[in-house]
Amino acid sequence: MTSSAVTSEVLPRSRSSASVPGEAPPAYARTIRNAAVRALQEEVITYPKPGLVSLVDTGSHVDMDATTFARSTLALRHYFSRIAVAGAERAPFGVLRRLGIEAEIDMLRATHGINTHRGAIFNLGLLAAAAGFRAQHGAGTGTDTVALGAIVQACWGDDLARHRRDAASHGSRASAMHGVGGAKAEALGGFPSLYEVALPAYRSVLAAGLSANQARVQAFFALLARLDDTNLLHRGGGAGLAFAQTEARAFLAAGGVHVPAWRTRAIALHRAFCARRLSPGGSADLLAACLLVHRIEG
Ligand SMILES: CC(C)(COP(=O)(O)OP(=O)(O)OC[C@H]1O[C@@H](n2cnc3c(N)ncnc32)[C@H](O[C@H]2O[C@H](COP(=O)(O)OP(=O)(O)OP(=O)(O)O)[C@@H](O)[C@H]2O)[C@@H]1O)[C@@H](O)C(=O)NCCC(=O)NCCS
Ligand SMILES: Nc1ncnc2[nH]cnc12
Repeated sequence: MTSSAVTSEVLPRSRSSASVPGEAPPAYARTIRNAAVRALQEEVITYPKPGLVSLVDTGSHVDMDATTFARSTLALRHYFSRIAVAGAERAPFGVLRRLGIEAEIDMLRATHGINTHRGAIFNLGLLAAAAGFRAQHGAGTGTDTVALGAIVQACWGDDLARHRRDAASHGSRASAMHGVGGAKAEALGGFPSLYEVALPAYRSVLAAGLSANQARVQAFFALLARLDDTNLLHRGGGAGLAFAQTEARAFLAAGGVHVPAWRTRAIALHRAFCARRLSPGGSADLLAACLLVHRIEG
């Protein structure tokens, strides 16, 4: 994880009705905040997640552990209620972007410069904004059953399409070099990997009566098998992404978490990813996003 100096420019805090110091956010924003925090916490404790940090070990990372993620998640809690209120107020993307940049500063301050959740700030932030919009405008307009991903597209899709990422970022460079869309494309598409892949996998394992961890592991492998994860491309190039996707597909084809040997197989893959320094951080974020959406959409 590259250390990045905390941005020296201290942005004046965005002010929406929920971010006035001392004022508690409205109940819907607290619900969304709690769901997002819980989703990030559950992602970290999920194990085995090939290459990634959990309570067991630090995966392919030497500069962060579960405590780093706990500090980062705590630092982001007010961001999620603020961006939920911004979504309820149908704020333009520029306001969401500013809240996201402020959240990145809070994250870096809490992690001493480690990039734990930059992608999650973006992915879960947009979904939290959509959840805020639905909470305030859903009833009566029929949008209280519309998928959060579709609300992201409808409310902020045009501006998101024009959103200029940092060309020097790992994700931008990986996207350009390998011709993949990355996090921005996933959001622009209404989070297809979440709705078409992760959520069905997660819900089917829960419906089978297996454990919550097994449901999260299955959803994670389903994402790993399909996602163009720019973290994998950044660290392992095309070969790294192909290895990860091939192994994930083989795990699922062998029965995934439904067979007794699932844990042994998943731990062996975790070790193989660590040996290659592969870290599918994008799949981890979308697992958290899946957990958020499941909690909000039911
Ligand atoms: C649009 C942004 C997400 C910026 O995206 P960009 O493409 O410019 O690239 P990155 O800054 O690299 O961020 C992309 C992160 O998104 C996650 N991700 C990767 N692939 C996908 C995908 N297909 N779909 C969804 N999400 C994806 C992933 O984030 C997680 O991994 C990061 C940790 O990775 P790691 O490799 O361990 O750490 P590094 O430091 O990168 O490398 P090492 O040195 O350790 O090897 C961590 O961020 C996780 O969250 C990608 O990293 C958006 O950030 C942006 O434009 N922000 C500006 C503010 C803004 O507009 N905010 C909007 C608020 S609503
Ligand atoms: N558990 C995790 N380990 C490493 N990178 C991550 N990015 C998001 N979640 C992560």
